[in-house]
Amino acid sequence: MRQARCSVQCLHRNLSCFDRGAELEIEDLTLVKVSLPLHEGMWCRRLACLLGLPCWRSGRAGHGSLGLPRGTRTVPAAAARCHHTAPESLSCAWQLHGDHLELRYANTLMRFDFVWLRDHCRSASCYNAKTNQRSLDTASVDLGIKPKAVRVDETTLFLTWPDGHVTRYGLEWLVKNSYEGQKQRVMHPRILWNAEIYRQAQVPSVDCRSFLETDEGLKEFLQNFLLYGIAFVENVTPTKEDTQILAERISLIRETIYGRMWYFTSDFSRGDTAYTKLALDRHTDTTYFQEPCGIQVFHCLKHEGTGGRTLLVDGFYAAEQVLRQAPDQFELLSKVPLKHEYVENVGDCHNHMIGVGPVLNVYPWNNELYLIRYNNYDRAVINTVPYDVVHRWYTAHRTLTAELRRPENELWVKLKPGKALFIDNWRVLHGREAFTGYRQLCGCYLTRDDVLNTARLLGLQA
Ligand SMILES: C[N+](C)(C)CCCC[C@H](N)C(=O)O
Ligand SMILES: O=C(O)CCC(=O)C(=O)O
Ligand SMILES: [Fe+2]
Repeated sequence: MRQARCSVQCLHRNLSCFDRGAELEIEDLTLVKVSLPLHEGMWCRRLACLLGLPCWRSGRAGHGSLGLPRGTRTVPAAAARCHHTAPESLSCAWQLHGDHLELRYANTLMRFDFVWLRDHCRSASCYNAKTNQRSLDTASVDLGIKPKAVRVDETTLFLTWPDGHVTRYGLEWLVKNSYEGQKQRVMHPRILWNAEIYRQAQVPSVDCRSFLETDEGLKEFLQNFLLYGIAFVENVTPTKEDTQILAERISLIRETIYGRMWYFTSDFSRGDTAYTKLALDRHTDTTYFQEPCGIQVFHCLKHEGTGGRTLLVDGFYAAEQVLRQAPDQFELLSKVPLKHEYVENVGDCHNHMIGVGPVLNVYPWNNELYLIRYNNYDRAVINTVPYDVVHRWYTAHRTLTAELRRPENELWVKLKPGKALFIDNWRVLHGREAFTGYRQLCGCYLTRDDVLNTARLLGLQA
């Protein structure tokens, strides 16, 4: 029998869904090697659950520990219950029930609806492998369909349908594509941070030339961006045109009411506080769009004066703290729909935008947080829930705000000409200190799908 080792790399802290096994990599079967760097508290507890190890409570309530010292430890694989494929579990067992097929493979118990099994058939007549599109008309499938015969060999499940059509599924494909397989995976591996974690990570800025001219440079940048929700490019020529070239290297620019590429100074040319010298508390932008802009690019072209530092806060880190302290409040923030609104009547600019959605947006199948809408300036009248829910919502909002405002969660940076900042506007909040003097920023918004597309084409999980 082959041997396997799970090597679990915990970069800094918990990733919100890291504990669901996404990062486990099996090398051989005898050892589970666990590297435990800083911040092992709650992370250990999750890891312990994942690996099926005992978890000893340490002095402080709510904190678990594997009982291992810092550093690398080795534990027997017998204790491990990774859901990932391990050779000894590669045998496949199945059972046909009245309305579904149960399949156990690679330590995963999967249940498949018969219509689903017919609908996802990858045979040439049902699926066009050239275009990766379904040809089968799903509406033509009998909703009471049931396979006539089922057979499994080492790698494949064979189903024969009443009309004689045969469907084949690779067992690995089923694990990857089943609900049970999905809910244990994360869409986006990420490292949640506070100022200390981010600083300690010493995430490098990527040089402009390497970003523009090499795949490695671009990939390094995107990996940083996906993990932390912020990333910097340095040595950029401080012009709007050069900033646009950067943006277009990774994405289509998302044109909005502010234009495609924008410049802004404190001239109140638009009816928004951003166009003043005032401080701006942490927030995400365009909460008043049905789909808030995915990414924001900032490049400070000029500042002759004082103040004006940029504030960055990882909204997912703060939300994770709310989830730990008060899961019911987290849930409320993820359920109560809210409106955000942009009403502008300045000069020739007349706009009225409304976006509806909860503060915390989670995928329903794995509870992964994917979007935070947080902008107290632009939040509209709450008229979507009754008074008692409103009160509980304000309490939950206060808890989240307290986390977002913890000084240790604040990363302050002074944007300078030459250094462009990309912010994941679905995750990281930004703000700014009041300033004096002439300050000019340029930038744009990017379409999230296109940034993720570029990342996937470079082989990153996005
Ligand atoms: C970035 N740029 C200056 C173009 C627009 C600023 C938009 C400000 C708005 N209150 C919001 O948060 O969405
Ligand atoms: O002036 C700044 O640094 C940022 C202002 C802001 O929040 C924005 O433009 O979205
Ligand atoms: Fe903003």
